[in-house]
Amino acid sequence: MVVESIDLKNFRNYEILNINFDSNVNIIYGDNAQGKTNILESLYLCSTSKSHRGSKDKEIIKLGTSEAHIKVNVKKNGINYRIDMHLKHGKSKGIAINGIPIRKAVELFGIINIVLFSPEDLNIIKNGPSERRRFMDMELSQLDKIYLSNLVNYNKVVNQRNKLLKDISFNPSKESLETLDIWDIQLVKFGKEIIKGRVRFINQLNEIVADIHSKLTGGKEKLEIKYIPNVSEDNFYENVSESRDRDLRYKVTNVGPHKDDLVFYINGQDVRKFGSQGQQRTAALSLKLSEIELVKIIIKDTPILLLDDVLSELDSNRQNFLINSIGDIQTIITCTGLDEFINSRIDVNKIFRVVNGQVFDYKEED
Ligand SMILES: Nc1ncnc2c1ncn2[C@@H]1O[C@H](COP(=O)(O)OP(=O)(O)OP(=O)(O)O)[C@@H](O)[C@H]1O
Repeated sequence: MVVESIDLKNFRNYEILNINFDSNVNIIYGDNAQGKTNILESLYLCSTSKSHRGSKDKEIIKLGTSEAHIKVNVKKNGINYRIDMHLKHGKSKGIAINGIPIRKAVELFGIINIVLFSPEDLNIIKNGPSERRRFMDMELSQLDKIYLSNLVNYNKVVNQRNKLLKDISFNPSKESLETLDIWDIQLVKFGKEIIKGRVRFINQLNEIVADIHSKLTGGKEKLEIKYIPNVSEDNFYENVSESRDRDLRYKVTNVGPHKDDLVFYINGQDVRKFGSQGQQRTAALSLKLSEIELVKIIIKDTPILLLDDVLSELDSNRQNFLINSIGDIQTIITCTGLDEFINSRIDVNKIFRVVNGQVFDYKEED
């Protein structure tokens, strides 16, 4: 798939912007803090309704203004889609697909398929389990609408159940405990679907990631991803029942896929605990490259690849591998200098220069 254009109004440091992309390799370059990542963020927002930086709407709207607009035109499997997004202080997002407003932001998922690779992806390997759950959820939600719907319901149930656990601690009653029984059944119902989706996703990723990682490391390393569910599907209900006293004591839900984790093994060793920084970075790269392949298989089109300031972090072998993997995928690369491209390992189709919230087509004399 291809993003043809992005229009921004009062978005971050852009008062007004229209940018038309090439269907192959696009470079957005400029000094720090000029607005490169902001452009990628606007596209990510139209893909998932959320900022990849976890920013709130009020942080995204240009300072001193009250509303922001994004318009994105994409072409997927030969069909044109236009996404309009309207952000306003104190209001939820207004979103329209091809001019038709949608009621819930989740309806947006799956139209624009993006694989974003940024230096923060190292956190998936290095940081705590919530980063890995977020990774699974964001990727799966883009590819599987049923998973997304189960996830939304599951999260609601966990929140409601936690609220009830708190209420019971103030005011224990027979009715409240009966309501808790109902939430337990819902927790297990939606939770089992989450576990199934994650098992399937990690199995699919494993079929792809080992080969990519082996090629990236000249055959020296075998990467394997292991899904560590907090509870098995078969014992889910029993474990929730057994945990009830503990849940009431701590006033939170202790059992369920909201506590799952993943472990990345390189040659049988947990890379989070024993891997070098370089090995962790390579594992993150393998993961992203696998995602591209998985998206291709599932949507029968290519995703849009966003590389946010990552090339300079990779050694030349890994840079070459990444560049060779781009192939026919539309790619938007942000960077602070053009040297690595002028040294010309990569065919660049369009270059944009960003200066303080303004975008210029690159000319040689720049
Ligand atoms: N709501 C906002 N209103 C106005 N300007 C904003 C807003 N949010 C961020 N900015 C500005 O956007 C700029 C940062 O943009 P961005 O994150 O895209 O930088 P970048 O070019 O990718 O930089 P780097 O190379 O450092 O990552 C900063 O100048 C910041 O002050």
